Amino acid sequence: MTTGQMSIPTAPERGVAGASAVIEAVGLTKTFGKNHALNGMTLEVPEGSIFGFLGLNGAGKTTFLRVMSGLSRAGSGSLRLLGEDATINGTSIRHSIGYLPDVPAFYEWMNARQTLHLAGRLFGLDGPELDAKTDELLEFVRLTGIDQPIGKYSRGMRQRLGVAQALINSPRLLLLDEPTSALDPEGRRELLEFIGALRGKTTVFFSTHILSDVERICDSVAILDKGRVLAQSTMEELRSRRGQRRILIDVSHGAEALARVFGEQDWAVSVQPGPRGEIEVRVSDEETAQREIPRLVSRQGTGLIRMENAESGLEEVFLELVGKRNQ
Ligand SMILES: Nc1ncnc2c1ncn2[C@@H]1O[C@H](COP(=O)(O)OP(=O)(O)OP(=O)(O)O)[C@@H](O)[C@H]1O
Repeated sequence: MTTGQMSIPTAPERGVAGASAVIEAVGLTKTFGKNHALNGMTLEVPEGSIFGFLGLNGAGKTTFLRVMSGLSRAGSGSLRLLGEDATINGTSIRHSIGYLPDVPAFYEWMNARQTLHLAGRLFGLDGPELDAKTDELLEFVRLTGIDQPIGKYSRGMRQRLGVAQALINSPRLLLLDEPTSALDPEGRRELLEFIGALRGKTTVFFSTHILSDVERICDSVAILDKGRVLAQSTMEELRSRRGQRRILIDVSHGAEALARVFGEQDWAVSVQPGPRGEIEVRVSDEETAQREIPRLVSRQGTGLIRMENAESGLEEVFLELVGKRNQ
């Protein structure tokens, strides 16, 4: 093991065991002038998952969702959606995809029912079939019986209607662009509940910069930074990583050399020396590490100033991966 090594497998290493992939992007690029919005992005999303696409503002999330929805074209690389080449069979594939843009636009004077009817007709639905689908979706997002025009809706109601509209064609893959970011905590909780209720019915791919949303409902997550996927992992893998303990150590001097010694120990998963003599060690066996660390510090002839335990969450993993730690 090397100092500062990450243990989350990256997308190309990982593959998807047991489930077919509904999104397979390889080396995808998209540039705006000199700006590489997608910079060789590679990602594989297993069917049936609720997949969180996590990235800071400007990471390239909307660009990727627009490319998948057919609103924008990638410069190079390949994109397969639902097992088919999206550049060749784009139109037919997109009949099986639902998409909610980051700022959904509606005819403000229409009500929810009229909006869903209009959307349904665009997918060839009509008559009793369309009525039944509309009723089902209004019920699902709790907008049944609300006849006021959309112009009078709260943000939460608009997002719920947006989700319903994106589901009108019973998509196999639902793409949601930052569906919760403009909502208050209650609206967010409610919308996440609807998204969570789709588990097992359709694959949901949603972008967000809100870590707790991902922790709350996702099965898998990819972390995007500057148009590249830095890491992809199931939440199970992340949780087991969170189960790993971090030990924070401050020493009087010689932190670099000590970090190398820690890095050679069996119980050290990763070692991260900081600029001010602090060392963060992620450990697999906390008891042994706690016993061994003071011994190794003293063997190096260094003074131990502080040694404390901390638990690592998705936030640490995320910050570590996008290199924001200590900024
Ligand atoms: N139409 C465009 N013209 C020029 N630059 C663009 C355009 N669309 C996106 N970009 C740039 O591409 C990069 C990625 O933008 P994108 O909107 O995909 O990021 P994002 O992760 O969705 O961010 P946010 O969370 O702020 O929506 C940014 O630097 C953005 O300024």
